[in-house]
Amino acid sequence: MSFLNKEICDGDNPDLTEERRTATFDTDRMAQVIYGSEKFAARRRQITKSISRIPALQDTKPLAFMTREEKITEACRELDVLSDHWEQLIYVNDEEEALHLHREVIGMEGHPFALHETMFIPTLVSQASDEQQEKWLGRARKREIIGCYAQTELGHGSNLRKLETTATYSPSTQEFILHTPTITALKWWPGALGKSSNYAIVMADLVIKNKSYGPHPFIVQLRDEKTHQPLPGITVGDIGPKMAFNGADNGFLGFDHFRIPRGNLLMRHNRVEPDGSYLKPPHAKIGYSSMVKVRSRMAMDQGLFMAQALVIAVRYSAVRRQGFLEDKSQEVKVLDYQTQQHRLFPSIARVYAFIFCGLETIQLYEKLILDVNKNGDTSGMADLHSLTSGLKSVVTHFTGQGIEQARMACGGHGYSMASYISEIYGVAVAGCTYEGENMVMLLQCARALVKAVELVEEGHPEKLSPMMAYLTKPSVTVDLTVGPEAYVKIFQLIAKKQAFKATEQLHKFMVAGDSRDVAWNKSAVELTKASRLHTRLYILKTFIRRVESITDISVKAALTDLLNLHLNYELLDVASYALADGIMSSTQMDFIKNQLYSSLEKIRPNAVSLMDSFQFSDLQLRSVLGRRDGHVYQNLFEWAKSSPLNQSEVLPSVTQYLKPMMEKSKL
Ligand SMILES: CCCCCCCCCC/C=C\CCCCCCCC(=O)SCCNC(=O)CCNC(=O)[C@H](O)C(C)(C)COP(=O)(O)OP(=O)(O)OC[C@H]1O[C@@H](n2cnc3c(N)ncnc32)[C@H](O)[C@@H]1OP(=O)(O)O
Ligand SMILES: Cc1cc2nc3c(=O)[nH]c(=O)nc-3n(C[C@H](O)[C@H](O)[C@H](O)COP(=O)(O)OP(=O)(O)OC[C@H]3O[C@@H](n4cnc5c(N)ncnc54)[C@H](O)[C@@H]3O)c2cc1C
Repeated sequence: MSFLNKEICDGDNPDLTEERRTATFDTDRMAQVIYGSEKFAARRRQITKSISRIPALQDTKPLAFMTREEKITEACRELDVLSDHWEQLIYVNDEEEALHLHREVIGMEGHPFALHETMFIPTLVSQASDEQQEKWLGRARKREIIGCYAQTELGHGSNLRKLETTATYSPSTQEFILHTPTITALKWWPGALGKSSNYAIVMADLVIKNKSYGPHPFIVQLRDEKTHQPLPGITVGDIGPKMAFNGADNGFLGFDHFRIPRGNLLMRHNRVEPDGSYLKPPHAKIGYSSMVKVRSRMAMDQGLFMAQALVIAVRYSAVRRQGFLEDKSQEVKVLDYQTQQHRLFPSIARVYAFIFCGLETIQLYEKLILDVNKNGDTSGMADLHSLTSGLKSVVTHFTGQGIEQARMACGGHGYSMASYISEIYGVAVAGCTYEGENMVMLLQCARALVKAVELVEEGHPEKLSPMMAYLTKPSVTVDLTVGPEAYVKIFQLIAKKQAFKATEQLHKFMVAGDSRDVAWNKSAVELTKASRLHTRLYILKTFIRRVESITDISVKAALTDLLNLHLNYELLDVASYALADGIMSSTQMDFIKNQLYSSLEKIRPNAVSLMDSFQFSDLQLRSVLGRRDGHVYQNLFEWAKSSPLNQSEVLPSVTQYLKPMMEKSKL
């Protein structure tokens, strides 16, 4: 079956048009699967269309040619235009629509509202009492104030229990006194803190009567609402340029005995009474919920980052012709090379897999917040914490790898800022660090795994959560030809073996006399391996579940090819564990390799449409190389001509230095 996809093909590069004609599914239908519903996929298209009708939002000067100050100014200009059209463009307070709007118009390099939407408002929703929400949430949603999330300090990010900023309660004035006692206590890194925000959620150690209660969230006004000047007692500024994400003003912040009213401690779950008595929350880590919120989004957001890089690389690979295969009269599209397919298609599969996980974890977080806020039920917190800790680490790692391969797949042009892939890479890999450094978070996931293994060893398998149930599965011989379930069984065995081995190692060191912390550190590499396998198993199972639920036959068939590629690629990638433990034979390995190669061939005709289905506009992609029309050479030449260096034939640097130098050399 062949579809001419709905987008207009006329005028596009004929090689791309040919790819779109031969696709076996409809990209609008695929978009419904990617974005979770027909309604949201349609809304995205509608929003994109509405944006294209606002002249002030069309791309002006390419971001690559802008200074940092120009990028920040441009993002603010766009936000101002958006603000004027907000209610016509999206349903107010619809988070997904707001994110789409920002991604499309402002892109990924950061902007003053990035943390306002993703952490400031969510913290007010999850941590502020009804009364506090009344006071601040409405103002935040109407954008009367701009907020950020200030937690990390110069000296501490991973180890929250050692944050040094203090919030000391003064019963006589019913105030908290915020203070930065040392240079390492300066808040350092928070996005949009430096220059844009006038409010912040500040995580500080709550101190009452000389007793420390650990990090708690406070809402703090940083700047005068009229003049935007920092308030007395506050030192705030920008931390300087970064590897990417330079449209954002990540900042520093210090307090000099800065007083805030008692009512600025967010008090939905804990309270400090006027006399200083403390009511503790129903769960010790409830104050960490905003981090869980962002982590629960990361599989989706990282999947979309990698998708952008792959749209660019796949379209380009269908247009770029170099070398010959059978027909010596015409060079082939580089996408026809097996190595190119092997470089790109497993990442396409991962993009889909990650996004399906993201759809699930975003919903899990929403449910958790309802359970906690409405019913005080915190029982889901531990599972979501361990799941999202593992997932953010695995997904960001593979996303970085996938984007870098996409860059290389574009040859020399991939290295140019015209491809925009380096910026996507720089922004995406920040995710390996923010919201918890990946190793640290893998070790959080390992805590849950070790606990589960210990339950099995102690004879209490009935206490395992559903995600851990595979730890009780007995070893079996598996026939891989029966389909996805066989792959799951092998993966389960591999993950189970590693979880038991790592736990055994931990116990061995403890029995030999090490404390649990020291034994943990001596086993940490093995523990992180167990966490990765556990998480990859979850990703694999989610992918299978999602594909099974699809009703559109042609979409399902295309995704089944992608799923088969994923299953074989993943199993091959962890084969060393399976071979070492005798879980798989070398004959099975050969079978997997052959299946993998044949999946590449099956996916080839659909590659461009699998990526077109993300329906990123050229405005959002910001890539000269990856534009929908595929006229890469003309577009590249125009872009290069617009470089500031090409606005004059002879640069001042030549007149001032090179010419005199050459003249001197002649003497
Ligand atoms: C990103 C979304 C935006 C999308 C927009 C897209 C548009 C694109 C343009 C923008 C692009 C990017 C946007 C950038 C956004 C950047 C945001 C970045 C923001 C930040 O980075 S904020 C700072 C984040 N910081 C961290 O994550 C710190 C990491 N550290 C920790 O979380 C903790 O210290 C810890 C490692 C979890 C340890 O905590 P602690 O020492 O207190 O606890 P223990 O290890 O002793 O464990 C005790 C016990 O508690 C359990 N536990 C820990 N945390 C939780 C939890 N959250 N929930 C439930 N349970 C928890 C732990 O498991 C232990 O249990 P056990 O005893 O084993 O039973
Ligand atoms: C782009 C970007 C945006 C950010 N935005 C914000 C924001 O809005 N608000 C905010 O508060 N913060 C923000 N941050 C800060 C970020 O959350 C922290 O940098 C992150 O949590 C990592 O902490 P760290 O810098 O202390 O790393 P470190 O912990 O110092 O990591 C250094 C090394 O030590 C290792 N390590 C540390 N502890 C352990 C351990 N227990 N076991 C094993 N290894 C360990 C790590 O694995 C790593 O290899 C942002 C950071 C970036 C890059």
